[in-house]
Amino acid sequence: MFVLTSSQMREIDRKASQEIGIPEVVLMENAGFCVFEEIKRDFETLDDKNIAVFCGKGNNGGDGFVVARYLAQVCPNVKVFLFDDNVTLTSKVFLDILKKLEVDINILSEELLSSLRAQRFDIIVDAIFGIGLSKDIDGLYKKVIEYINGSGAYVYSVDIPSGVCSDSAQIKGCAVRASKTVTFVYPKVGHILYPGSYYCGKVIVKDIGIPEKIIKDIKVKILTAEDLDISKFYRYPDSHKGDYGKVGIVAGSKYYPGAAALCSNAALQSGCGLCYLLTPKEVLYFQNFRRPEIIVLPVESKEGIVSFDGFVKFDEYFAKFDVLGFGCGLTKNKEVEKILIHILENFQIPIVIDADGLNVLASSRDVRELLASYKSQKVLTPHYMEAARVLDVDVKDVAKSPIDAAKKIASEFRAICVLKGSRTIITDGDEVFINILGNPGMAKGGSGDVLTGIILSMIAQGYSAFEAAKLAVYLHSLSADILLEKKTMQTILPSDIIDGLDSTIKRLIKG
Ligand SMILES: NC(=O)C1=CN([C@@H]2O[C@H](COP(=O)(O)OP(=O)(O)OC[C@H]3O[C@@H](n4cnc5c(N)ncnc54)[C@H](O)[C@@H]3O)[C@@H](O)[C@H]2O)[C@@H](O)CC1
Ligand SMILES: [K+]
Repeated sequence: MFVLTSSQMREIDRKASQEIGIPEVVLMENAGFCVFEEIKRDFETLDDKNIAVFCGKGNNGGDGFVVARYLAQVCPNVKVFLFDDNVTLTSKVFLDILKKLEVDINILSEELLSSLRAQRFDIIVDAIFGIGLSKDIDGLYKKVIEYINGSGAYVYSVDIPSGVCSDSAQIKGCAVRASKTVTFVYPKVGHILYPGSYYCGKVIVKDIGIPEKIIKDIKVKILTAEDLDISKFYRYPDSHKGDYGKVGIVAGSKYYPGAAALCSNAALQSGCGLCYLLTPKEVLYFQNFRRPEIIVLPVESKEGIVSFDGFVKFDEYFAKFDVLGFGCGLTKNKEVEKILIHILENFQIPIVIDADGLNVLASSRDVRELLASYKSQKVLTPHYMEAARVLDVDVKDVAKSPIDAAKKIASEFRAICVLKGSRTIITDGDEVFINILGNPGMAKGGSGDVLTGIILSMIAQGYSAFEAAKLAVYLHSLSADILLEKKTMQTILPSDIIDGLDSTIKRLIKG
């Protein structure tokens, strides 16, 4: 499913009215009616309810007037509250109708708001701001939103909760906490990313009669099973391990032996034919967590961290690898930087860079330049903090516009960027997929190592870096969701996500 920004939505509306000739009033009528229908569906009867409709002066308020008109036909206790009766031309059409129908219309003031505190509304419709919210909310608007949030009513937000920025999902001063949000055409970024997503309640997407053919060039999508290519999951009866690819992984240190185990186990468990692990000798004691199928290439270390001299002894192996993973648990270190430079200068293998590989990338100009011109496929898997380091910005800036941050990383390094978070974003710098699966049980050290392992495995099995990233993010989070059927968010561990790949892949194949 597509996800829109406010400017795309405006362009769609413009085309619908100016190029196709569907008048704006028709779209507004349809939008308001869709919201009314949703309310009618939720309540057995409406005639015994006290209902308030709060309307802003833009077209979101206009939708609110339409909702109010339909509600007033089935309920005697509908009150409309306006901030300003100097509304847009389209909205005015519907405000005038309400006036002629003698619906109870009130202009909001501090005094009126105080008197409202003594009343009780069962249902509130929030039609204050939609995609036109342009600055932080303050003054009477803020007080009204706080009133709505404390009212105890069932709250419907029209298009988006007032206060949520539809493009960034950030809260502009304050926002309505909706029970349900009814939006139009496709969801907006503000419904999908956090914190906006918290404020929406259940999101209902309604068709308001905009012809599908004018909805073009939308580059942001919610990642669904339909976006995944599982054709390579089929195994031919006469196949052998070489058909499923060889993964090479440079990971682990005395300090983080588990990162190497999780990454390699995940690669193996998601289907690659062979998995080689280059790791410091000191990590080998960590047998318990390591599947015996993993081929370990023990690297001479310097105090438990891979050494450059030890590493280059394995150069001949690199011709075997179909893909290389670099970074999980290596620690940030000069030797690690030297090794990454050596790899980028001497080999041409698809590469997945995570964790300490990204830290080295953030701090080394040489690595940045080499990676940007590296010809093979690349996947970078930063979390928000790593992305901030790579982009040399504050982590708050990444959180404010994660889609832009991910696209920037992808474009700068001509790579696939997997920006990990509660909504992981996958992009090649142009197309964007937002993953909405997964749960907070995944917020544990080691989850990222598992994801890297799955991406590696998918590339080894013949997927392009973009397809592999999409598949891996989906499988990783679906596995965590399936685990919740038997476990809790507290008890799910990254190693359970690896074990869970079994039922996850089965479910994905079954559809
Ligand atoms: N043709 C269309 O574009 C359609 C739009 N529809 C509705 O129209 C909405 C967009 O309408 P608008 O573009 O008029 O925008 P809004 O109705 O979201 O609000 C814009 C108005 O609010 C003011 N404003 C913005 N931020 C403010 C703040 N922090 N404090 C005080 N005032 C502030 C602006 O100056 C402007 O007057 C959509 O969200 C949707 O609900 C629907 O009727 C369907 C068709
Ligand atoms: K709204």
